[in-house]
Amino acid sequence: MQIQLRFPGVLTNSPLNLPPSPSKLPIIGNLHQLGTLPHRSLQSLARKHGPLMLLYLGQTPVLIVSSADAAKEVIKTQDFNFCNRPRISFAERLFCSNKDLAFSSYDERWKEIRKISVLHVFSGHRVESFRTIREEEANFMIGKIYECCSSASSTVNLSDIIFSFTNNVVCRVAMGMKFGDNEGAKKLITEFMNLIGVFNVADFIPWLSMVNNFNGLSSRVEKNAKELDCFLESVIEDHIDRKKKTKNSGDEDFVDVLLGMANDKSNRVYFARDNIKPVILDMFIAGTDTTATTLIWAMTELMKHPEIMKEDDLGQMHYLKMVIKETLRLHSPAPLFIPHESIQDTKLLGYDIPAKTRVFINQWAIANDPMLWDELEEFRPKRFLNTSIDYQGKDFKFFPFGAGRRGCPGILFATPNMELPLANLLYHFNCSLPNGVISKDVDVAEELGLLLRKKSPLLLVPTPCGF
Ligand code: HEM
Repeated sequence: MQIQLRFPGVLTNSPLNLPPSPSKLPIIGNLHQLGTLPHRSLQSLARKHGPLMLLYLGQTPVLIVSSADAAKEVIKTQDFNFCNRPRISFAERLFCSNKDLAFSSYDERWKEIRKISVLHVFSGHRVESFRTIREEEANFMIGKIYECCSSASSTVNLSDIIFSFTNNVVCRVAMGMKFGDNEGAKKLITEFMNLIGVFNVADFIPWLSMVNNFNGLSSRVEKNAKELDCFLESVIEDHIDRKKKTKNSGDEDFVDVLLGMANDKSNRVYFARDNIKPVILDMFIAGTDTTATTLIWAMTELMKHPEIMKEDDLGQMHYLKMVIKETLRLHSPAPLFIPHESIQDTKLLGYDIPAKTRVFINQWAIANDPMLWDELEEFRPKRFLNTSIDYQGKDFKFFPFGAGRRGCPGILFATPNMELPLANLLYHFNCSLPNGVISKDVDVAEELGLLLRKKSPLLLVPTPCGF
């Protein structure tokens, strides 16, 4: 059945030419077709219905974009029209009414926060200033693995160790502290990240929102939002006190930088203390697991491909960069990005797209499109040799960090946080698989929550080699 939505303006009275839709069920629409790995289910559906599909997730129409041309149209040519974010209710509560960057709608306040963050928080200069923190944490990580090597059980849970590395770097850079023994703070942030990744049926079938009162989700969100607020308030207070005592110490973390911005009258939009907390939370949501997940997948693929491990060039930076690209192609941590939303009615590849349509960009499907890639299921870093394909958002067959107004601002921050620990791991250890597992049986099962993660932890037996 064709839905007879109509444009309010120009096309009044003419039925809309909407993108094709797979048939749907009452109430839930196409929700049942998402499965547990929506990026893969949506890729299969796109093969049948085309690069632009309109699905109904509950009562919400969602445009699914699955080709390089369509993606380019959405996040480059018509970027201005597709750079809004839809309302996501748990994020709204947890991010203090979406005063953050990642989930906030496109408005003057978002533009100002983005400008401030890009200039003062994510810039190359700032990223360089955190070099010592990265190096210390990489050394700490190597030391921890080394300790495990000399203990009775030589099997190491590399996933845990890598998560601690990225978490420590982000905590120090953002707030000037490590969680260390602060189990309370660690649990608080873990719960926050779990809640942001939870599938909330009320975002698609609003009249079912009361379900969250019975399954406990509403009270978990409420509790977490209040506790986060208290915790971050105390972090900000500590920073203010410290600043009074040690003026211009030089070692500024993000809270210091953002406090400096708060109440600066030259900002077009008032950037206040309330904006600091959600921007710091963005760092955890967007900056820790993305990087850790990529590193874990890179090591997983290398263990699965001993022939690559033996390559003489593997220790060279240009090869490592290709390993990271190939990992991001096969296992991009945000395969469907963060949802976008159209601002005005528009035409896309000949179809009518009404204002306020939610958009999922299936970047994973494009990076795994047989029309664009040879032997696409193979982990083959050398496919990037002598090509100009990069992940800076200029090439629409491979853009794991997005592009345009909503493209990832953390790309400069993420790059050394992947390269440095990976280079260190490969330099310091020869790794083998535990309990007789052979390379071809290395588990690559995926799990999609907020991010596309490796389902089981990566267990390895490291042997020191570079000391
Ligand atoms: C491997 C690492 C990473 C990948 C693959 C990645 C990828 C992405 C993607 C795909 C988006 C959404 C693009 C869109 O919706 O169009 C995004 C947004 C974002 N990322 Fe990253 N990211 C990574 C690391 C980081 C880091 C380290 C930070 C911060 C330190 C960060 C901060 C952000 C923020 C704040 C946004 C929201 C931007 C906005 O809506 O204006 N990301 N990232």
